[in-house]
Amino acid sequence: MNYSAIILCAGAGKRTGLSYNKMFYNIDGQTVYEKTMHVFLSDPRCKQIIVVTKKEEQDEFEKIIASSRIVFVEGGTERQDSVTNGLQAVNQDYVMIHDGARCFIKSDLLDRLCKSLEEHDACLAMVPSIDTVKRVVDGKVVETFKRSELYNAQTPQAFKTSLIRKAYDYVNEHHLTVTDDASCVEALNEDVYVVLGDYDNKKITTPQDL
Ligand SMILES: Nc1ccn([C@@H]2O[C@H](COP(=O)(O)OP(=O)(O)OP(=O)(O)O)[C@@H](O)[C@H]2O)c(=O)n1
Ligand SMILES: C[C@](O)(CO)[C@H](O)COP(=O)(O)O
Repeated sequence: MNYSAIILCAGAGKRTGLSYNKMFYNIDGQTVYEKTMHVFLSDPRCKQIIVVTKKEEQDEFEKIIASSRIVFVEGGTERQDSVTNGLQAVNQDYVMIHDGARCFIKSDLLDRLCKSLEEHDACLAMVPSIDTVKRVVDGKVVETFKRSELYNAQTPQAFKTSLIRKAYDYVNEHHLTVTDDASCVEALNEDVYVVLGDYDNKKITTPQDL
């Protein structure tokens, strides 16, 4: 299953407390960006990599890795805007959308997603919730969810390109806010299938993560 990958790198990384974009943070001699890109560049099914960056940071990313498979697209204010821009550049029938900040992704997860895409038009990596999750209003617990039904969404989130474009058009036209891509397909009342993610596939978000 050939696909395009959208690698989202246009955030600010504010919650890390760093003074620069966390995509340039160095882990054991490699930037977060390089670690993420390595996994996609090593996959022959990945025919196109759309790197979404802030306009003023594009040069810096370009200097780190060169490949004929990479195209750069300017990001937007929110993640949702960056994905919307990235989707316009996709040239394959299937697309995987991935947070650049999830740099511990392994190739076996791409295998699982490609397999699922053979049968389904929308699927995403998820892991069963470990903690008990409660809904809180005004400092008081109002509900405790049944943990066996709860999963944490990760990326990549993988789709037939025509479906995710339609789904993003729908949420943007209706001014809906989403924090992941599958939510757009859910808004269309279309099925989204779960692929087992990986607890190691963490998103670098906080100073503790660094
Ligand atoms: N306008 C945005 C916001 C986020 N992202 C990307 O989406 C991924 C997940 O977002 P998040 O962890 O929230 O990253 P930041 O926005 O960089 O972090 P923060 O919210 O702490 O500033 C990151 O790889 C980030 O670069 C993006 O491409 N465009
Ligand atoms: C898409 C995501 O990584 C799934 O867990 C997450 O929702 C991104 O959220 P953020 O607000 O951009 O950190």
